[in-house]
Amino acid sequence: MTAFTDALATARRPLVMEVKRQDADGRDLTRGRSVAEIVRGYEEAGAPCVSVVTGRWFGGSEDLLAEVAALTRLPLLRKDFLTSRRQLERSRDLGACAVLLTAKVLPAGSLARLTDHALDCGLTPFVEVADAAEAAAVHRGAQCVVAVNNKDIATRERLAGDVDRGAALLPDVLRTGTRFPVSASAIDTPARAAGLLRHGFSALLMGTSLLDAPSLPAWCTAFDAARAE
Ligand SMILES: O=P(O)(O)OC[C@@H](O)[C@@H](O)c1c[nH]c2ccccc12
Repeated sequence: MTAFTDALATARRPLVMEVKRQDADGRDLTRGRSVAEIVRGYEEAGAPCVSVVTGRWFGGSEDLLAEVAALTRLPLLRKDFLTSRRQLERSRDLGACAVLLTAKVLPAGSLARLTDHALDCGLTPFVEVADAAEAAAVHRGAQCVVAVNNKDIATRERLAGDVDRGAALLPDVLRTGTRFPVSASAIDTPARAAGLLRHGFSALLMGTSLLDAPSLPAWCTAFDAARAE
């Protein structure tokens, strides 16, 4: 267990809440809020962990990760298309405790080497898969968080995403040996989020719909109610 998986395992609301400046179409998601205000809102909502998108597609940067790390003690996931050992070390130095490894962009050998290196650095590999073949390539799954990406990065995540397609991959995700199967991206409503947990995911990663919510506390109340149904 690491700080990241510990926090997920004990969370009252197992939602990795994401700091993302804009969506893939360039639409501003901050609505004028500062990063500090967004992070405070996530802390108040009981986020066990925070994801920070550093990728340029989404208006991110390494500075954003450093800024969030200075604002909170919550375990941080760096979300970006990381491809080298140096980037993993840099992520750790900037304050991340988990790193995204995207099966679609990494040949199986690289995925395995980066998984090993992340674990050697004390980082939790957060491995994202989009189909059964990618799930089969996960290395040391028992020590990874394995997430199904409900959106298609081949289209730069511009399309709506298909949460049901992702949910159908849960058996493949569990076959990796992970104790933390996660559904990531395109989760729109509290009812949908509750349904994915009921389906068997242990946590969810959410950005856009939490950032778009007129009131995060109200969103969380609706989520709690949907889980209790
Ligand atoms: O905003 P959404 O639809 O809840 O999705 C969050 C997250 O999964 C998304 O930001 C993401 C998916 N894959 C990525 C790769 C890099 C950076 C970010 C991402």
